[in-house]
Amino acid sequence: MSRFVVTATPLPGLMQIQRQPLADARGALTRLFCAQELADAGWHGPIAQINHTHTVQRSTVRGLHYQRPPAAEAKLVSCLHGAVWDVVVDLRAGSPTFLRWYATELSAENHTALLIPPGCAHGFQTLQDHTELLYLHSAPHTPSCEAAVHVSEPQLAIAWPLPIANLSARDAAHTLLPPEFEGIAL
Ligand SMILES: Cc1cn([C@H]2C[C@H](O)[C@@H](COP(=O)(O)OP(=O)(O)O[C@H]3O[C@H](C)C(=O)[C@H](O)[C@H]3O)O2)c(=O)[nH]c1=O
Repeated sequence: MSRFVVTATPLPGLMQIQRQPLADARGALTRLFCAQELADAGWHGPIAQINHTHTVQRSTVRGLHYQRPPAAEAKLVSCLHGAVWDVVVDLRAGSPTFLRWYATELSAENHTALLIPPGCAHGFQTLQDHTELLYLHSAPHTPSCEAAVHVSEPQLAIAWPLPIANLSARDAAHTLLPPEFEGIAL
C-alpha cells in the first residue's frame, strides 16, 4: 500500500505529495520519504543532503532560492511543525510555465510536501510561529551555484498572504530579473 498520494500541479514536474500516516492508539507512524515510491513522482538518485529550518515568527519569508547547474537540485520540502505558504517558481528555459508560480499550504496537520524539480526557485512564508521545515536535497549545498529571485520580483507578482517580515539581508538584496531573462538551461 502506497504511503503517499501524489498529485500533479500546473507546473510540469512539481508534485504535491500527501503523506498517509498509519495511526493507532499510541499515535502514528508517517513515512517521510521512499526512493521507490517517489521515483514515479520524479525523485531520482540518492539524497545528497537533508536540512531542517526552524523559523520563529509568523509572517517570515525565506527565498526564493535555487541552485544553478551543475548543482541544480530537486528538493522534497515537508513541514514538521506549524504551517507555511510555500511557493515554487518555474525558471526553466523553454518551460511552458516559465516564470509562473504555484503556491500551497504545507503544514504538520495536512501532511503535504512538495517535490520540486531542478530549475525551480523555492520560498515560503510562515503562517504560524515556530514553524519547522525538512528539506531533502538531491545535490549538495554548493555556494558557487547558489542563486535567487527577489520575493517581490515584479515579473512574478507573488501574492504573499501576510506582510513580508524578517527577510534576511541577503534575501532583501537579491537583484530583480532583467527583462531579457530567458531562464535556466538544465
Ligand atoms: C541552503 C543552505 C544554506 N546553508 C547555510 C548558508 C548560510 O550560512 C545559512 C543560511 O542559509 P540561507 O539563508 O540560504 O538559508 P534559508 O534562507 O533558510 O534557505 C532555506 O530556505 C529556502 C526557502 C530554500 O529553499 C533553501 O533551500 C533553504 O535552505 O545556512 C547550508 O549550510 N546548507 C544549505 O543547504
